[in-house]
Amino acid sequence: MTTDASVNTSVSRLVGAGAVVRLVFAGLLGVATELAGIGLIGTATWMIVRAAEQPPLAALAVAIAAVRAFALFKGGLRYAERLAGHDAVLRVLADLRTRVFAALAEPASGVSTAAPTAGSTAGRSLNAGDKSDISGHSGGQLGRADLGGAAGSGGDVLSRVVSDVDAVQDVILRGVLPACVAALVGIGAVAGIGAVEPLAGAVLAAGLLVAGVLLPWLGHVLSRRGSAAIAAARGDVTASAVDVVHGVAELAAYGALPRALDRAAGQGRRLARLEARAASVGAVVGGIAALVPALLAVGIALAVDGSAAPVLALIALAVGEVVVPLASAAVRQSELRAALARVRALLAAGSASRVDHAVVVPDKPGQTGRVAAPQVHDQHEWGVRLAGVTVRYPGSFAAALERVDLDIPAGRRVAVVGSSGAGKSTLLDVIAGRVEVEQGAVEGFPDGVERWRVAGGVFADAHVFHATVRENVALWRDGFDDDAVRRALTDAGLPEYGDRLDELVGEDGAKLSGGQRQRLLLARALLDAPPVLLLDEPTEGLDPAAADAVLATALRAAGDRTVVVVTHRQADLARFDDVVRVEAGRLGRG
Ligand SMILES: Nc1ncnc2c1ncn2[C@@H]1O[C@H](COP(=O)(O)OP(=O)(O)OP(=O)(O)O)[C@@H](O)[C@H]1O
Repeated sequence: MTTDASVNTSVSRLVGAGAVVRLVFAGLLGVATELAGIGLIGTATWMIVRAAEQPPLAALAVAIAAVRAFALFKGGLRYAERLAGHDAVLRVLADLRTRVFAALAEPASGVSTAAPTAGSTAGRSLNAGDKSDISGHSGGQLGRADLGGAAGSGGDVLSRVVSDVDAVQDVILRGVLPACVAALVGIGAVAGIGAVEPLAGAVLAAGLLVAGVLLPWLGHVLSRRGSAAIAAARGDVTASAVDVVHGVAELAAYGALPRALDRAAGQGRRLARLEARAASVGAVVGGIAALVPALLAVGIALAVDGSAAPVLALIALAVGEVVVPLASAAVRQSELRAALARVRALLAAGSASRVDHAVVVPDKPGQTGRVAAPQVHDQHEWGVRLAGVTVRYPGSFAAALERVDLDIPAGRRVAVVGSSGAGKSTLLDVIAGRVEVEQGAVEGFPDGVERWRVAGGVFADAHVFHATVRENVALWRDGFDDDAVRRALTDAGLPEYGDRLDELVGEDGAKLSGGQRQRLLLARALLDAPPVLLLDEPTEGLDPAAADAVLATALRAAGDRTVVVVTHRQADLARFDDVVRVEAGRLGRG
């Protein structure tokens, strides 16, 4: 008559001993409430049957008093049971949240002193992305399936940790407590009715087994696979929503926004389909279970003779009602089991205080067919002209760029240098049309062609998606096969990832080193480089030798395109035709 013994085991590991005592108390109050209800039905039925015989009123006096008492007790006990149950569960949740947050915090101190290793993710200190991996991968103990498919991006994991912990409330209040109460009430009722009328006891036992064990088991089995798929689909939906929100500028800059939105919408539709299917399973088993009390009452009325028949039949009806909710609860419990497993693994990982950065779970290999790249990219003859451009960010008094004039002829390679905050990134944003110009004009771009088709590349706020290497380079755009992606990776100085296209890179590239992240962004820019290639510190995070090599191959890959590169490295400057110096929003040369 329990929905699932293993759920109970999981719960018992999550709640402390003090909470168990409170929960047992709430359970006993639940049993008392149900017994009062059954007593009320039984006594009232007996009274109606007896009243039909028109006895003296005194013969009914005790029954009348008992009916009133049972009714009062039932109401009072139900209130006390709800109070005790919710009090116990809220205490469990408060304790659990503290332990979960402690588990989330613990690994950070465990590894933060490790020495960073260039070009490697091992041994570096934790950042926000790593923390999401802890909550997602839990020191390598939680796989993609455990996380619900998305393998844990920050927003996704945070909301999931919160809802996973809240799931404990559902498991206890709608699963474990009702199952225990139903088991005790059912056993007591079968024993009591069986003692009066063995045949009625047998019928009741059979009905309760069907409604309280068989149907919940069936519901659990039928929904088990669907629940895992729902958890995975929900994770995917949340992860891509977070990713699209974080990376919207990047997706727009590459013209990939419609595809990314399509992908997110497709994931949403899949989740809706899975949830509808699970709801159907719950409705079917719940509906069948709802028939059982009535069938029990009819069965007992037919099996028993005499005036006891209606009393026993209605008592059986009341007992049957206690087990009816278990069938649909079992369907929901299947889904909650995954949440409990994640919370337990998280607590275990927290106490183990380990972080395993090496876990990289391959995604499904995706292939894209080769189609022609946008035609404008085949023409490499665009220069850029800025005439008196002033940019002021909303809320800022000082202009980020002031009356800037700049002429970059087609095919020129220009380095942009200057101190931090001088306006270098803003200059690239102006060329790419990513910021509004207060005054002046950006000239040289053809009418009727989106600016991103002409000028784009690696920007200061570039986003790495919580997706595979392939998806991060191609951004779900059609027309780039794996060879093209590998070529771009090689041009960007990241050839070793050519064989690892299916690897997930973590939230905003959390599984990559700073230099690898930057080169991944460079590969994205080089995959289908626009005629005006803009690169904001493409070699940031690399040692000088690696930075030289990457810049050299990237410029070679850029061919005769116009290239504008923001750099802090003096050594880079020899590779450029012009050097533009930005200081406090104004331009100078060399
Ligand atoms: N989104 C924004 N909102 C408000 N002010 C901004 C914004 N982005 C940049 N700024 C301001 O504009 C100025 C120029 O910023 P910009 O990022 O272009 O400098 P930068 O030369 O690229 O600096 P760094 O080398 O540190 O990246 C700075 O004073 C900066 O604080």
